[in-house]
Amino acid sequence: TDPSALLGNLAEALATGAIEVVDLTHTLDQDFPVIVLPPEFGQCARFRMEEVSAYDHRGPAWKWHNFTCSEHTGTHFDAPSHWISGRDVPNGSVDEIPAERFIGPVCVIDCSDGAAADEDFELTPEIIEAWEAEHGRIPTESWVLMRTDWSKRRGAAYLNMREDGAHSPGPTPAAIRLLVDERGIRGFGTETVGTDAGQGSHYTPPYPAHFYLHGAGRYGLQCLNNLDRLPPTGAMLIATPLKIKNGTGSPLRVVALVPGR
Ligand SMILES: O=C(O)C(=O)c1ccccc1S
Ligand SMILES: [Mn+2]
Repeated sequence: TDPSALLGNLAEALATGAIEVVDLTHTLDQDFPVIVLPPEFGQCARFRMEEVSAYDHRGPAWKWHNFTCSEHTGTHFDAPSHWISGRDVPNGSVDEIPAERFIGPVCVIDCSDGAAADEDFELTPEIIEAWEAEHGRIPTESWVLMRTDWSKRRGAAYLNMREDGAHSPGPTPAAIRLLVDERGIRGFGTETVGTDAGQGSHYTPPYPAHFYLHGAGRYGLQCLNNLDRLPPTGAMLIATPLKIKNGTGSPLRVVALVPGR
């Protein structure tokens, strides 16, 4: 088909609502939780914003702010250079990743019932294969999102910290190796504060999602929202990080193009 016609069809489908745009992003504000690491390590900055002017003596006709945050604050993108396993991956920082990698098909594995019953729920190869039995094999270069409805949690329940650290769902090492090594996914996304489970430091290797995804030059998305509005297959994900020089990640707006109901 003529590529110009394809783009014309997309424009028409967006205008008529035949294709919906679903926002998968949380609002960035100072209250949104950030990952808490063991106290001996550097910590993630929360989002902070200061007003520079507001149509006043500081700027009579304009309003603007300065803001500060981590590369890993809020709904954000993880680049391969974020992890030691990806330190030597070509095009490993957000400014070097080719732009065509930021738009692609997306599969959504619904683990919401499991996560509701067990805060340390694990995505396993068996769950992935059962999903494929119903929806078909996960295509190479797909994004795979683990739906847990964790984005509906508020306050302390989101990080869900206890005396031994965070308790939140995530993939086992075998699950992430199946997705990365066998299915060749583009990236893995979660609603939780990390692509790894809250207790991910206790796996071998520690933080297996970060280790295997980024070691293979693949990407992560964290703190996603509204995954319950996505179909298991058939949507397209648009996730374009800020072009930060040598950046290991970036807060970003993530949206999905979804066939209208
Ligand atoms: O990438 C992140 O935001 C994240 O989850 C993380 C960041 C730094 C250290 C460990 C982890 S587990
Ligand atoms: Mn991150």
